Amino acid sequence: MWGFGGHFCYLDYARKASRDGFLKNLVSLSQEEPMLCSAADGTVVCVQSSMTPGKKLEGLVAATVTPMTPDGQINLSVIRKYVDYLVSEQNVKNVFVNGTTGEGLSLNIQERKQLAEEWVCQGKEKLDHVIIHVGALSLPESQELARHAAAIGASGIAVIAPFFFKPTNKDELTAFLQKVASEAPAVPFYYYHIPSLTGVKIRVEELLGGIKEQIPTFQGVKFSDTDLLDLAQCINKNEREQFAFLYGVDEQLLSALAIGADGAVGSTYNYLGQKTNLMLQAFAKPDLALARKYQFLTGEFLSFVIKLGFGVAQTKAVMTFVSGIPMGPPRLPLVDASEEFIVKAKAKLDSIVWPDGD
Ligand SMILES: CC(=O)N[C@H](C=O)[C@@H](O)[C@H](O)[C@H](O)CO
Ligand SMILES: CC(=O)C(=O)O
Repeated sequence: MWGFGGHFCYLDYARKASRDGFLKNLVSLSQEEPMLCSAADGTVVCVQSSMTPGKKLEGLVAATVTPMTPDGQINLSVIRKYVDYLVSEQNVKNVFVNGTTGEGLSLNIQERKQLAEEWVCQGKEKLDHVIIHVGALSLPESQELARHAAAIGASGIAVIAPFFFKPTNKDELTAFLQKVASEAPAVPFYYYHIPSLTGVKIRVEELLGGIKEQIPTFQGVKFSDTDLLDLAQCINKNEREQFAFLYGVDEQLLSALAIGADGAVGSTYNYLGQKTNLMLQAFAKPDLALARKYQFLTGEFLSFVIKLGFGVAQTKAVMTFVSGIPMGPPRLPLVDASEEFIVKAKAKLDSIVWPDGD
């Protein structure tokens, strides 16, 4: 039995042990303590949860980009800096890994696992929540990723609707989600609703009816759609406030807060987290005029870049120039942001005058 503390990264150890043929498999030993894992030879490896246990997910969650080297390999080496940057410069202590912004569906299983491990590992004692997106078109792959996320001590998993063969109704979607969630029976489960990309338009309000009976770990929704009536009805029916609703259309977060969203998951919180946190504070006060000012200013930047053509590649470029951490190119079919985009986006961001002169 080993205990790993301080700055030592247990997963580095586990990886080394795995390479040496010593540790074949990380499997969860206990549902209550998914961080207790056993090696293939039966030896117990003691790993600790990196995150604050039981803290309800609220506030801002950065949908992380996946750093890549110029030749297109995932670049784990900058994730430590990335965590420190989010915490100290953006005041963002939750991350959503391997989602849309993270190009999760363009990565292979091995890469997704390595990224999940690195985020959990580097987030230890720094982040509150590391949510791993484990959705995939293939159910067994999604299940494998869910088991892995549980074994490494992720604080939550999320699943997108399968988008090639699509579920056509609530029951089919629930069945798929249930098969994934049940592989990680001690890990909070979030449905990731993003109909603009999946084409699965089943209303979340409908999906939620009776969901807890089918999926006991169901904890909330990452709601990336502009249908605020659907979101409002979800919140209205969530009487016991058991679920967290995280909004995913950054340019209209304030509207979602007004109807009761608990927080937000988005790409812009990587580099506009601090400003958006000020918007949340103003909303809570409440100082709606100030909150609107922040929303209008972040919206001004977004509407400017959206006109230029804005997606994950451009988010990586913006994050690179704002944080100074090289995020690298995206993976095909996405292509790198143009120099022209970078120059214009930077000039626009620099030109914004935020309230209180900050
Ligand atoms: C489609 C997409 O990537 N949506 C992201 C999250 O759901 C958002 O964070 C957007 O990037 C953001 O709202 C800018 O449009
Ligand atoms: C934006 C978001 O939540 C994602 O990238 O998955």
